[in-house]
Amino acid sequence: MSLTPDSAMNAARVLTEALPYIQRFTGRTIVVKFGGNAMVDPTLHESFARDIVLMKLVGMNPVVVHGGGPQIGKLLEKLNIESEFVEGMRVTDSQTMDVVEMVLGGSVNKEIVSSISRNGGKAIGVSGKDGRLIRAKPMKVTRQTPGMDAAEIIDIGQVGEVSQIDREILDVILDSNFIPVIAPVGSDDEGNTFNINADLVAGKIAQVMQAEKLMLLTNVEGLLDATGSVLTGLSTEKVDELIADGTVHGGMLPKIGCALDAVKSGVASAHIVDGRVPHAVLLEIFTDEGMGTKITPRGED
Ligand SMILES: Nc1ncnc2c1ncn2[C@@H]1O[C@H](COP(=O)(O)OP(=O)(O)O)[C@@H](O)[C@H]1O
Ligand SMILES: CC(=O)N[C@@H](CCC(=O)OP(=O)(O)O)C(=O)O
Repeated sequence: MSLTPDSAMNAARVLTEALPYIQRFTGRTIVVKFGGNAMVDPTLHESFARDIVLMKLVGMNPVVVHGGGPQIGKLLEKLNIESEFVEGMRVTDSQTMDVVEMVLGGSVNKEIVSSISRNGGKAIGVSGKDGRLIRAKPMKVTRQTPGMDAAEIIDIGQVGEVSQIDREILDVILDSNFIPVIAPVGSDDEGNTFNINADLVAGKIAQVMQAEKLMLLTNVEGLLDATGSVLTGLSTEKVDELIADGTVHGGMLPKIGCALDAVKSGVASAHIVDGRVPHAVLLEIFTDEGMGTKITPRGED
């Protein structure tokens, strides 16, 4: 079997288009958050692992942070433990925390490590507790009830926010040429364990590593405007406007929040990418068109 002239031209175009990006991003850190629906689809899981291996082979430093909300939900259901979300965060009592830690640090983390290995890469899975990578503190969630003066503080249990990232363990892993795969669980000095939203962890890691890119894979085409069209090439100012006028809401709020923080703190660009598209990571990095929504300080495409 050989290529037809048309498909040969197309393949050559794609390969040559990738060259400047390979040159530009060699040696750079790219933080990719893998989560949501993409993780439960075996085909997408495999294409994601191949993309990460290819990035590493051409000289980039991919750092994977994963979620696992659907997998946690499944096990909680099996165990007959009810789960509730407040402002996009899973209310986490100590019994739920045990399940979260078991699923994120156990099966989900190891599945990603092994699919990277199956595709020829070398990965090491860590939770935020390893090497004191993620220091956490309780997240405070407040709710303003109409007619009430003071906002009400809601107790969401062992949900954490990142207070500090200690990059030492990441440097050790990257210096040894392995791909780090990070589960979003953190701890504090007293040894308390915290369940942290994976987007928040990815954003903080990208900041601390001064990454070239933060890529948040999700289940929509990108950040959508009020008419449902994908917004590309957004500036941090434009994103602030979209939040203020309510175009961005729900689960997209924390995602956009940490993408903005990352870009304002020196990460060159943050991307909201459709994880339902096979090889979305490669398409974003290696093509002129890119994928989804790109956020930069000045909003260039
Ligand atoms: N302006 C917007 N553009 C795109 N998605 C939005 C927007 N506002 C709210 N959303 C919602 O945010 C969701 C993505 O967040 P979330 O469900 O937390 O994703 P994930 O599970 O991948 O972390 C989308 O499925 C969509 O319902
Ligand atoms: C506090 C909180 O809500 N933590 C999340 C952690 C996993 C996660 O973020 O998973 P996705 O990215 O797949 O949604 C949870 O318990 O579901």
